[in-house]
Amino acid sequence: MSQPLLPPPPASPFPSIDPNAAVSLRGLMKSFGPKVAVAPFGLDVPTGSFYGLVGPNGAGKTTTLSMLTGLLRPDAGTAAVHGIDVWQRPLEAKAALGVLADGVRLFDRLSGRQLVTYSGRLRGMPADEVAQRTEDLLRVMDLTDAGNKLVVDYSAGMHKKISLACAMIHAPRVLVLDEPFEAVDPVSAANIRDILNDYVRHGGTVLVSSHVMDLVQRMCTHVAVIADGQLRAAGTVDQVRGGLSLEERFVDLVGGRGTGEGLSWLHS
Ligand SMILES: Nc1ncnc2c1ncn2[C@@H]1O[C@H](COP(=O)(O)OP(=O)(O)OP(=O)(O)O)[C@@H](O)[C@H]1O
Repeated sequence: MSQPLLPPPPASPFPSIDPNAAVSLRGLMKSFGPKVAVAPFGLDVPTGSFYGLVGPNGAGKTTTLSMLTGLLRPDAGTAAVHGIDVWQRPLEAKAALGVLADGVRLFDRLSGRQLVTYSGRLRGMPADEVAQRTEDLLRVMDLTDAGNKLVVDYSAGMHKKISLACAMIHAPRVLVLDEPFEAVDPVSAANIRDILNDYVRHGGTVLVSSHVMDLVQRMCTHVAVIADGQLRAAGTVDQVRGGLSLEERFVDLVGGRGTGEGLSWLHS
């Protein structure tokens, strides 16, 4: 007589990391005092995807990306890049990552050219290769003429673009970009989009946070929506938007539209 089948073990909400995913998050969480900034969730970013992370102000996007990139230690959970645990094998994981962080200060007493060069040399690249790539990056970011200007004197958009150049100089396998288009002019934004699309076409993976739904809908293959530190939806852009525009779906998922009662005192 055959043995009765045991019932399957309860499915863990956070199975082990997916080594084939470019980014695998498992149960990553962070609180600041009583405030749960990011509640535990799991997410896999497929290799070769252009993945958008969207959510309202204070949703937990920057906190999530900071834990993924080794800038902020999680209270619990795991983040892996191409199967490499970011917190257990940080050097290997960071070699695979290019990061544009939000609100992190640059060495802004360097010129733009020096800063990009410094980023490349810090990654252990040979000087001649760094020099060549620095000029290429300055050109596509439309910063060649400003290359010798100190970063402290850059505008917000120039600041963003030089940070992006620093994130790309070592040709990482995964780019994690927090609000890369914020304050960037439309021509530069279109150039950056072309570069990122090309990068993805050649096997790179981009994980990008943005508030601009239209941009995410046009640019990304996948999207995750977070609100109040919780994952509300994730999948391909078409799956998540389910026939609506991404903006309509986003409002459905996160709520928070005003009641229609305005600031009557503002009307003269
Ligand atoms: N260092 C900190 N100390 C205390 N609270 C923090 C800290 N960093 C973030 N928070 C809180 O955690 C929550 C998530 O913040 P986070 O910056 O991750 O949001 P976000 O989605 O990136 O927002 P935005 O779109 O406005 O940039 C917010 O409530 C924020 O106030």
